[in-house]
Amino acid sequence: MTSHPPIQVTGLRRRYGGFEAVAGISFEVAEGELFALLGTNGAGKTTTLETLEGFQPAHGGTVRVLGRDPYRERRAVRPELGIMLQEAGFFADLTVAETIDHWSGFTPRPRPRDEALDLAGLHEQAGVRTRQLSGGQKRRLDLALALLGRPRVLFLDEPTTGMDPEARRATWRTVRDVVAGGTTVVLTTHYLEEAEQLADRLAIMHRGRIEVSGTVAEVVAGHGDRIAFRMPDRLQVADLPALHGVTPAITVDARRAVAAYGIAPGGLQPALDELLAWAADQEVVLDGLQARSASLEDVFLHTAEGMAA
Ligand SMILES: Nc1ncnc2c1ncn2[C@@H]1O[C@H](COP(=O)(O)OP(=O)(O)OP(=O)(O)O)[C@@H](O)[C@H]1O
Repeated sequence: MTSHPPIQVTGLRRRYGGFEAVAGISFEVAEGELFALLGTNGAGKTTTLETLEGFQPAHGGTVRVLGRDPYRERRAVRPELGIMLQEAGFFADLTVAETIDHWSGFTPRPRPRDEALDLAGLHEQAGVRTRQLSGGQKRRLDLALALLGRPRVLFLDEPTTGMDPEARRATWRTVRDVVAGGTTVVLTTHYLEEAEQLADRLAIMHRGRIEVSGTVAEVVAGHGDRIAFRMPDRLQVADLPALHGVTPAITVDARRAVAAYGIAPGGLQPALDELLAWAADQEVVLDGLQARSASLEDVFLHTAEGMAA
């Protein structure tokens, strides 16, 4: 047991030449917790992960994994880590079973082959060469290899990219089991549902900085509610009412214009009353009417758009 959190990042900075890819971020991950790093393309998620994995040194701030510097003390830290990179590098001519055996050769206390095949969901493909696996099956095998040594800390870089929905759900179950067993996980993903399903806490990065962090509930709290409907054919934007003083924003969804109102916390019901009264009065049908609380996607888009300027 360590007396400090297994992952501690304080003021981390990382440059590529003159470009600062990670610009001073801080977070901690507790034992048995899953922390998700979300963000726009190029936000710095993989760079952060690679620094935690000990592949790259920090250029500023400190990074500690299990109380050690993962770059300088890589030999001591590495046996405790499971790493799933964005791209797997298998030997194309080895079968799935041979690949597991090969990795077992240099993994301390490896899981038995059958257990690894279970984790990968690839029992039937044990004799198939890795080059013949589908993209999703390669990701599952890669996850099983990352878990082969029962790591205390697991890093997953976009683990379900390319998976069909069933494989994705199977992967989520595996990850949940691993977390329930006490493993600490840092995961990057572009699937917001994945973060909603798995993350105890998350951070949204943009241009090298953490813009928002907390539990999903904390992150969406304070972002208010949303009322939306398809723009009625015979109306112009100027014809739409203001609700509680808020005018609609127009977006395009499936080639139809959508009117959306961002409603302050607590204002959803009165704003909806106002809208329905207006629609009845105008004899307008509000196609696709939705009224809901902010989602992680709303916060994500707001973060990405709000910071883009
Ligand atoms: N080896 C490198 N040399 C130069 N620039 C790099 C290098 N690796 C990453 N970068 C740049 O650093 C920034 C952060 O990249 P990073 O891969 O960490 O982002 P990311 O959040 O993981 O993105 P994505 O979601 O697209 O995978 C990007 O602008 C990228 O082009």
